[in-house]
Amino acid sequence: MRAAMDQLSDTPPPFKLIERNEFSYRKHIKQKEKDVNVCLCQYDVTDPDSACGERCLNVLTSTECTPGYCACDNYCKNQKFQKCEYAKVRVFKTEGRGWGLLADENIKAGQFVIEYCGEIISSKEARRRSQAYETEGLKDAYIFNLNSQESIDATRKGSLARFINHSCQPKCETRKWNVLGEVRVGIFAKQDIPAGTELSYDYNFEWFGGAKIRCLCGAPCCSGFLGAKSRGFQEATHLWEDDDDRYSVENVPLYDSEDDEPAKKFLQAIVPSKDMMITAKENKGFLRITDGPVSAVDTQLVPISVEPLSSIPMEIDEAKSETREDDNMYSQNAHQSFMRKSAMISRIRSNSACRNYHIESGPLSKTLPHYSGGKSKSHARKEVNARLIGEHLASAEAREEIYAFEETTKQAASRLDSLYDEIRPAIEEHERDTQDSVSTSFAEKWIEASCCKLKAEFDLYCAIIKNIACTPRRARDDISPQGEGTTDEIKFLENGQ
Ligand SMILES: C[S@@+](CC[C@H](N)C(=O)[O-])C[C@H]1O[C@@H](n2cnc3c(N)ncnc32)[C@H](O)[C@@H]1O
Repeated sequence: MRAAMDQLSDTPPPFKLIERNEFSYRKHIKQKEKDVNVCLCQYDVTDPDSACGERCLNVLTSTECTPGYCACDNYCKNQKFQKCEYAKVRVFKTEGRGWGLLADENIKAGQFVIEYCGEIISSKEARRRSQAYETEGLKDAYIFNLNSQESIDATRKGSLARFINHSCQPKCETRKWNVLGEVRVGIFAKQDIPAGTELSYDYNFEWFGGAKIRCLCGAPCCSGFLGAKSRGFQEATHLWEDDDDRYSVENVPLYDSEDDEPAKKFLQAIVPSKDMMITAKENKGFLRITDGPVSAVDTQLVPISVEPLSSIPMEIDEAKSETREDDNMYSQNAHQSFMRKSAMISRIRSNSACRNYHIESGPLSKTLPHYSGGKSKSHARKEVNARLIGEHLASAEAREEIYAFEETTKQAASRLDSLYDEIRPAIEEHERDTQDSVSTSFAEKWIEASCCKLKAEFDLYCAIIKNIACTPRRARDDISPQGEGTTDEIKFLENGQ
């Protein structure tokens, strides 16, 4: 029924387009001078990044510079929320998932795409409204949990970010920024996004949905429901069921294996029909607001134009672990550990004040490499067998050096593991309870231990490379039997490369 009705309508249900959060139950915070964070950037004409680029202290702490308090003045690049520096996007019609949002230009990894704007309401009011909307029969939910006390409701008033659908394998992620004393939510690209691609983020931690909704994102790793890990989901007690695929149990496809994944079906479903496209020029004021719950219209109105869309690139995970013969010389547990820790750091990053520290290198990076051919590969983290390499070196001193660094690396890894065990209860509690209860001190400990591990690994690899380059090999007969094998390390040593 819902799907059929969606097909008949060529504009989304009315809402008021806003580019600033609206505060109905409390006043907007007025930033006091003592609370202004002043960065140390000085604009240097030869280095555009000097004006509050990635190295800016405020950027590093997810805080926008306050106009009048930044030495870079008009050159300051760290006022993206305040200046609404959005990427070009447009609304389009999906089949089965209502309306969605497309990139209307190429978007770079890390780029600010758009702010999730709406009405700032208390959590209590969010619960009340969520039930009221459901009673009204509104099935699309637009309430975003800002923290344990407040939510953003984009149901009646919101930015175009309200059209971004959920995906379990999303192109974007949400980040909270401190802007002039208020917390604001931005949608940021997790990877390069070509024009024409549907934008998506993972609703899991911010979802305030009412009924349980079947997820139709089509990702191989799909969790089955929208926001399955969120508080709203835990509280939801029912599945909406009618003729809409999303709410109907019978229509939910079941997959026995990864081969049954709905990639092809999803591709068909996602491509909107020719006459269902809406173009939003410059991502501003694209919709006519009709008589609805909110009557005042203060947005710029532009005509809705209809455009054909030949194809929408979409993300299909073709990642299959590439198993090579020589893979067994590396630790196979490392991949699991990598995924577990990546999820961990991802949560800390997205839910605590420290979420935007850029810990991207090494085993903790949650971003899989992106290849120009558009395919992401699933990479098992490979650990070098230092002991085996040491066995092949003639110098006892070289061997000892490598073994010492290997020991330090093990200790750093074990410290990180025990920290993980220490943090896990807090995370589990956090998932059941509020969105922002992971303390900064936990996050800091985690970051520190991660850095120690990275440094230990770096030192170990340096020692290995140095000793391989400068130390003669041992005669084959001197090498203990367990040191023998056909691993890459041995080939590497034998070829003297
Ligand atoms: C914030 S709105 C997104 C825009 C919405 N599609 C629309 O038409 O306005 C969230 C709603 O979109 C739908 N939705 C988003 N992602 C979905 C998905 N992966 N599978 C099924 N429905 C989805 C659900 O109805 C959800 O309540």
